[in-house]
Amino acid sequence: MAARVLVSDDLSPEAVAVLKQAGLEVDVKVGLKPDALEAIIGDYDALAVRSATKVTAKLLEKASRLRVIGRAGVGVDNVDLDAATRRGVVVMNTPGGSSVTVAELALAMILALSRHVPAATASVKAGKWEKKRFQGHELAGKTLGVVGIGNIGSVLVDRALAMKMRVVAYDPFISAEAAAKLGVERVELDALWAQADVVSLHVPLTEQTRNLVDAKVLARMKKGALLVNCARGGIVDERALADALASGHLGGAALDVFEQEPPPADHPLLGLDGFVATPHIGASTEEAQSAVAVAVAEQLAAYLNHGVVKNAVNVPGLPREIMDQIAPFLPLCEKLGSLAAQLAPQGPSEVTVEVAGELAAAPIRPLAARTLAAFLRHHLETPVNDVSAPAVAKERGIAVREVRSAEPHDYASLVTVTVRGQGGEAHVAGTVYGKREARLVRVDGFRLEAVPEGHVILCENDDAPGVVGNLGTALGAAGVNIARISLSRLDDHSRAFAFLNVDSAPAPGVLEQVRRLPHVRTVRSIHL
Ligand SMILES: NC(=O)C1=CN([C@@H]2O[C@H](COP(=O)(O)OP(=O)(O)OC[C@H]3O[C@@H](n4cnc5c(N)ncnc54)[C@H](O)[C@@H]3O)[C@@H](O)[C@H]2O)C=CC1
Ligand SMILES: O=C(O)C(=O)COP(=O)(O)O
Repeated sequence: MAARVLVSDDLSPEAVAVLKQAGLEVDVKVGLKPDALEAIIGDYDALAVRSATKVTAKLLEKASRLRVIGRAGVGVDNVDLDAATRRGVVVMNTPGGSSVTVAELALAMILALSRHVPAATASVKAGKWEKKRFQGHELAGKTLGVVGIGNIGSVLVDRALAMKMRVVAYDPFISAEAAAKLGVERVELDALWAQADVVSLHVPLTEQTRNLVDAKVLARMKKGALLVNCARGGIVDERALADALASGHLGGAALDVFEQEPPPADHPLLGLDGFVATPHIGASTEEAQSAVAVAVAEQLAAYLNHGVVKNAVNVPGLPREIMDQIAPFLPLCEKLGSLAAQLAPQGPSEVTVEVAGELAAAPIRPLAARTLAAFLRHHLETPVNDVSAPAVAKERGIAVREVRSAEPHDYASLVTVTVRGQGGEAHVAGTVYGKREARLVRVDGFRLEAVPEGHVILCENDDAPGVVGNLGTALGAAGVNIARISLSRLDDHSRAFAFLNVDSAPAPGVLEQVRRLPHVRTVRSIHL
């Protein structure tokens, strides 16, 4: 059955075409009330949104089939990321697609403010001719302070330099060299507020940036300075901004985004001269909307059809060539996680995934996540997948260690899973022959070569003659067909081990019979 995608915001129609082309079923239902969306979300594997749809924890609770949310745009503050991650839902955005468009709006705001374009337009339309009132300032030679020089901030820097402005920037996550390459001087925030004739904000809304521009900061800005926010409502304290504008300390302010959208009619900024506003249209050009819609559709299709994660904000993404490298090992990790769970001691407290040999050059995180998800599924009723597994393990106090070792051991690549718990440890290891043949090569101290699949009987016994014959006879008499058998013993011959792939699960009585056979120490039946 084709996966189903719900488009719940006003995306460019190109998105639908791309999704359908990829063989997906698409419904477009824009502007649904939360209740209506909650009522239908359970039918969909994927959700495509802009900023209008609020993807709350409550909505996600109803989204039993949902695997991925695609945001056609940048900011994902309308999505409850923690809730999505806990439920194993990948959240993707489309960085870069709208950068030029948003930077151009910021530049438009700066020009509009410095030359009073909106107020002068209103004045002319009112039949006035107020040349003196609308005398402005040149931008050339002035200092622009950019807070956040990521995708959008750096495009604005480029445009501002072309306007012959000097640009200073604050971004703690960009090196001084990278900033210098852009042609900006990296400064601390205090210096930025003090030096800038124009400040433009291009940071996400986070705990660190909420109310970043408050009354204190506004007071530190130069008299007559201009402030532009085309990033997110909540980064600027709007009441304090209204005071700074009304007092004449700021020369002008422009907002594309508000704490509450749309702002209430009695919002203190709306009646002020020198205030310019647009209704969150930063990304609203034909070019940007086409780019982000196509990007989100392609990303959703790549995930739903091939498991390829691109531009995810809550899980690490992998390029296709890396995905191709690790893909053959993911089913092995699933089997190792499942086997480790069935052999694990009570109260597991730590799961270690060690990758050795050629595979150690690839990222371990996705392999560890797959192992952990399979491990946790054996212990929990709630669904767990690769996305939610790390968060679920953390919630349950299970530490996860990822270890990389270049040592090839006896195999080109080897994945070893160790579980520690109250009652001791369990170790299992496996490899992949060619691109498809997963092999289990170690169970605790025993070396073997077994196919980790289907119904399995594990039998530990004394290293004595006749055990395997007895086992075969007992199982044969019970109608349990042995498909494959892999034998092993410890180097000191103190114990031996048999891994039997069988065509059906043995009844409990049959296992009990096997357990009573001479020299048999333990026997258990598992399913992989
Ligand atoms: N008005 C609109 O319609 C649109 C608004 N946006 C907003 O613009 C923001 C920026 O978008 P992009 O440039 O594409 O994102 P980006 O992730 O490329 O850049 C954000 C930059 O902010 C920096 N940063 C993060 N925390 C910071 C802090 N506390 N102080 C200083 N710098 C910090 C990061 O290091 C990064 O370089 C988005 O988060 C979104 O909220 C984006 C698109 C459209
Ligand atoms: O991409 C972003 O972060 C935006 O703010 C654009 O929002 P929108 O898609 O126009 O609702």
